[in-house]
Formats: sequence, structure tokens, C-alpha cells
Amino acid sequence: MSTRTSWADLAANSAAENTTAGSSANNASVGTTSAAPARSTYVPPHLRNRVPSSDPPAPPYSGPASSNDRQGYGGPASSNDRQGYGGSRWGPPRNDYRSGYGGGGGRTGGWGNRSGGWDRGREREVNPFGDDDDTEQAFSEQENTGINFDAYEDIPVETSGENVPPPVNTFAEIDLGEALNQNIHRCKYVKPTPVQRHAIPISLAGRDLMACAQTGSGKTAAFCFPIISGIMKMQGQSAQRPLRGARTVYPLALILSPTRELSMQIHEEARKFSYQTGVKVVVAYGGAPINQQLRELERGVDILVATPGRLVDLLERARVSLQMVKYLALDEADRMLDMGFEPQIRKIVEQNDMPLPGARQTMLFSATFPKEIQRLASDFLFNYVFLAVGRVGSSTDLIVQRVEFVHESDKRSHLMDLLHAQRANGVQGKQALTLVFVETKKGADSLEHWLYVNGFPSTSIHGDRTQQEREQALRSFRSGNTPILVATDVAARGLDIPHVAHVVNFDLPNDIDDYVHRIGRTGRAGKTGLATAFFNEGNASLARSLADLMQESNQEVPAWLSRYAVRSSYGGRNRRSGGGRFGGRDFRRDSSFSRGSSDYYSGANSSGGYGASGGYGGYGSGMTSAWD
Ligand SMILES: Nc1ncnc2c1ncn2[C@@H]1O[C@H](COP(=O)(O)OP(=O)(O)OP(=O)(O)O)[C@@H](O)[C@H]1O
Repeated sequence: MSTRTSWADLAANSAAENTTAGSSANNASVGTTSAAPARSTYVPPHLRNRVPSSDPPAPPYSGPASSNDRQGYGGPASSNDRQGYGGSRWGPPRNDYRSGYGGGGGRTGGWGNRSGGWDRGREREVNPFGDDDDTEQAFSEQENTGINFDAYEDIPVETSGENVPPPVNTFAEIDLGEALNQNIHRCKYVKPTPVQRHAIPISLAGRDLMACAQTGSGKTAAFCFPIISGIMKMQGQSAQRPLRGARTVYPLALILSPTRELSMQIHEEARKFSYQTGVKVVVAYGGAPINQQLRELERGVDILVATPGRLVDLLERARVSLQMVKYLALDEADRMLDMGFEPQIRKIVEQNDMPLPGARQTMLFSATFPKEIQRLASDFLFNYVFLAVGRVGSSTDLIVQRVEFVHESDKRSHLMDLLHAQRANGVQGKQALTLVFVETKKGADSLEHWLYVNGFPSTSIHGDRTQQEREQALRSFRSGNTPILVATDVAARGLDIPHVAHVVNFDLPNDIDDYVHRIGRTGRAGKTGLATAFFNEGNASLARSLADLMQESNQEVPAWLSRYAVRSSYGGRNRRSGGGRFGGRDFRRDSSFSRGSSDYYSGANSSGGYGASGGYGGYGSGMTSAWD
């Protein structure tokens, strides 16, 4: 985006560009797994071509409530019209408020309760896209039809490692298997995004991978496709899963992510990608009743998506064994290996029965990868390829970043001004979805309340809310019923909410990587977005890294911020050395890294203009471990 207009215009443009809300947003909603009727007994992949099981059918599934009761956009925003938006704790009770986890949906179809082998069950698998009766129609309602691939044309890519498999240009060039190809088609993924072009062949070749690619660029599919395809290929093989205890399950793949909501989202995505492939995906995360997750696991699992805390619990109860894991993926890997999560990850990966690096395939993905974390992460990897997919070419940056100097005491009225102007520019009377990040849980509650009493329908998500409230808040935001979401960093990473037009950093984070992830909630999958940050003296330590990041992305850096940046450059630890890189570079190529083999990693390839230096120099503090 080359011309700068007012932020309100930008938000309105972005909203207009993103406006296909309604049913598609609803379809993509987090945590709305539809209830399914009783399923036939799970048959693991290696037994699926054998005689049908004669075990009794599993008990009926009582999953979360169906999404049928969701409301669309609640109508024009007006202070008198709060009820239309609902979702706020401060307003009257919503009529779509879920009654908990036990609510059954009205969906028909599913795995069926007829006896028979896997394939018969598979034919009756619940369609994760919606209406079982009209699969193509349901698939066609998804997003992704308008991805702007031109935005990715000049993206700089760098790989390093031994014998890096070459990238592909189309999905057709890769042998992912017929069923998976069909799902890719149904998802309307016409061609692979840059990270997919590179990462999928690397993973299909059996290589470990550390991949760094910008927010919203399709990393989820980049690790899901090779895993699903690999498990599909294993289905014909005869390897037996061991019988440790009748109730222990043996997933073939483990995908870990730092937050419950992100795990749910990955689960939803993976279910779509594995529809009718025979690959079973299960999710386990904290804050939700474990018994239901145990029941789901007992029905069988090929891919387990989990948050670390809940997985440790399951391992300690001996309900999950990692002995058969062939694929380990860490999404938001730098977050997973920072000081908050690292002990849990080591426990899971190193102190249980998971196969060692080399015997399993490990994939680490994030938009940011500080060098210190890369060093730690290398413990988990074997002869890996490092892949850095830089941010979208400088002249086509998708997220317009603005930084405004706002004193602490003026923040609320400033936010109000932004929201009023945005409302005035709203598309078809609808307020663009706005995500407001604050530092503390208390701050989130109080800002949400203040917004509400001032006529702005809002909700919030943070660690002090119950899981049910968190999920409801996300649903309400995603659907547009509550177009403002006040959030702590619990919503900073990974969440893919299609119509977020504006991210406001009401409180800036202490760490520049957190800023990168936060603003990445907008401007996804080739769409444009706007990010506004309120900066004041309290954020001086971030000035340098923020100015560097904005400059790298061809954003206007205000003169006053540059002055702060100069002042804070001396001795600040939260800065990026070198500049010029979005995702970072392979730490193995630094002279300080030595493993006695100077040319081992010399096979680096780069395209699109990466220089020889750069990367994130500092790993800032400010990491918390409140997520599970
Ligand atoms: N090949 C493709 N064609 C079209 N859309 C795609 C393609 N791959 C992914 N997408 C869409 O792009 C959006 C962003 O993908 P995803 O959530 O995987 O991004 P991400 O890189 O993991 O982001 P983050 O760093 O924020 O976690 C999703 O809505 C996804 O469906």
C-alpha cells in the first residue's frame, strides 16, 4: 500500500475488502465442533484393510454445541443497540450463550453406528465444513477465494542445511494423496503460499525443519499437509501399535501449540484437511473437562493437537503414549521454547517415550525465531533445514502500521476517537472487527466495561476468564456480533479471524516479537490490514526495535519515534541487530556457532534479496507463562 490515508479510511477499506462476513465467518468459528452421533469403533490405520472390528460401538459423542444458533452481524452499532451485539459480560444475557460443553448439536450424519470397517465409517464422517448433504456448497462458502498471491511475488526466501529439497510451484507437483488433494481443492487453496511451496517438499522428503514465515501466510497447512499425507501412506503398512494398557492411545503425530484457542483452531483446520482421508484428529487442551477429551481419544487418534499442560496430564495418567509418534510439530515454536514453556516441552519430548530426533520427524514453525531459541530448538532436531520466508515485498506490505504518541491518561479517549471515526466509516453500517491489545487481565476487564458503557459493544479474552467465556468471546467477535475484542497476549499468536481490519496496541508489549504476532491478527492471507499503536515514555525500550521493524516494512516512522529510537539504542536489549530481515536467519550460520564442521551448513540458498547479516539480535524479556 503506497499511499497513506487516514487510519479510519484504511480500516474501512480493509473491512470492505474483507467483507464476506456472515455465514463464512460462522463456519470458521473456533470451538464449534458439531456434535456427532454414535460412531463405529475406531480402527487404527494399520488395521484398516483388515477384518472389521466386532467391538461394541463407543458411547455417543456429546461435543460442544453446534454452530447453528449463531447470530450474524448484530446490526449497526449504536449505544442504544447493545443487545444486538451481545457477547459482553456487561450487557443482558445473550440468547445464544452456550450452556457448556455438553450441548448436543442437531447434525445428522457422522461416523454412523453401523458395524463395518473404517472405510464405511469414513463415508459417513461428519463434514467439518458444515452441511453433510451439500458438501461442495459448504466447502464453497469458505474463505480464501480472494487471496492476493501477487502480494507474495517478491517475497525473499532463504534456506540453509544439507541438500535442501527444491520448492514446488503448485500442489499438483506434490504427491499428497488423492483425498487430501480433494480437500485442498474444497478449501479453495488454488496454489501454495511461499512457505508451503518450500516447507511441504522439505517435510515430504522426511527432513526436519525450522521454518520462519510471516503471520497469516499459511503455516498451519504447511505442517498439516505432510503429516496427513504421511499418515495416509502409513495406512497400508502393517506396523502394530503396542498394547500397553487398554486405555492408552498411541498417536502417530503430535502438534503442540501454546494456547487453547489456537489448538482448537489447528484441530478445526486439520479436520478439514483430513476429511475422508481416514486420518483421525483429536484435540486436548486445558480448561475443558478432561473426561470428554479422554472419551474422544479412546475412539482413536492419529494426530493429537494439544496444549502442553493438558498433554502432560494425559501422559501422567498414562492415557497417551508418544511411543509411536512419527511427526512432531511445534506451532509458535519460539513461544513453546521460551522460558515459560520450555520445561514442559522438554518433559513431553525428552522425558517420555517419544522417539529420538532422527527416529521421528520434527517441524518447528513461527513468524519469529530469536537466535537463543533457535539454539535451544536445535536440541529437538536432526540434520534440519532452516527456512526463512521474509515478509511480503516491501512495496506491497499488507499491514499498515501507525504509531501515535498517547499519554497514559489519554489512551481511552484516543481509542474512543478511533472507534467513532471507524464506525462512521463502517461498511454497510457494520463496524469493522477491531482487536485491542492490553497488558493485563484487569486492564482488559476494565477497558471492556468502559467501552461497553460508552456504547461500544465489546467483549474480552484473557487468562482469568473461564474457558467457556473465552470461547464465547471469540465466537461473538468472529461472527461480528461483538465487533471489538479486548485481549491480552493470549490472543496474540496464531488466531486466524478473517475480518479483523484493525489491531490496536492500546498497551504496547515489551517484546518486539509479541508486537509482530499481535499485528499479524490482521492482514492475513494476502488481505490488507491496519495496526495502530499507542506509544509513550513507558515504551521507550521498544522504540528502537519498533522503528527498525517499521522501516523494514516500508512504513512511515514518525520523527519523534526515531528520536526515541536513537536514545534507546544504547544498551537496550530489546532490539534487532542488523535489520533487513523479517523472520530471522539460521543461527548456525553465525560465526559464534561451531560444531566443528565449518562447511556443514554452507549450502545456504537465498533469493529475493536477503543480505548476509541481520536477524533478531536480542531475545527480549516480557514473556509470561500464563498460557496452557
Ligand atoms: N494456499 C492457500 N491458499 C489460500 N488461502 C490459504 C492458503 N494457505 C492458507 N490459507 C489461508 O490463510 C489464512 C492464514 O493461514 P494460517 O492461519 O495457517 O497462517 P499462519 O502462517 O499460521 O499465521 P500465524 O503466524 O498468525 O499463526 C487461513 O485462513 C488459511 O485458510
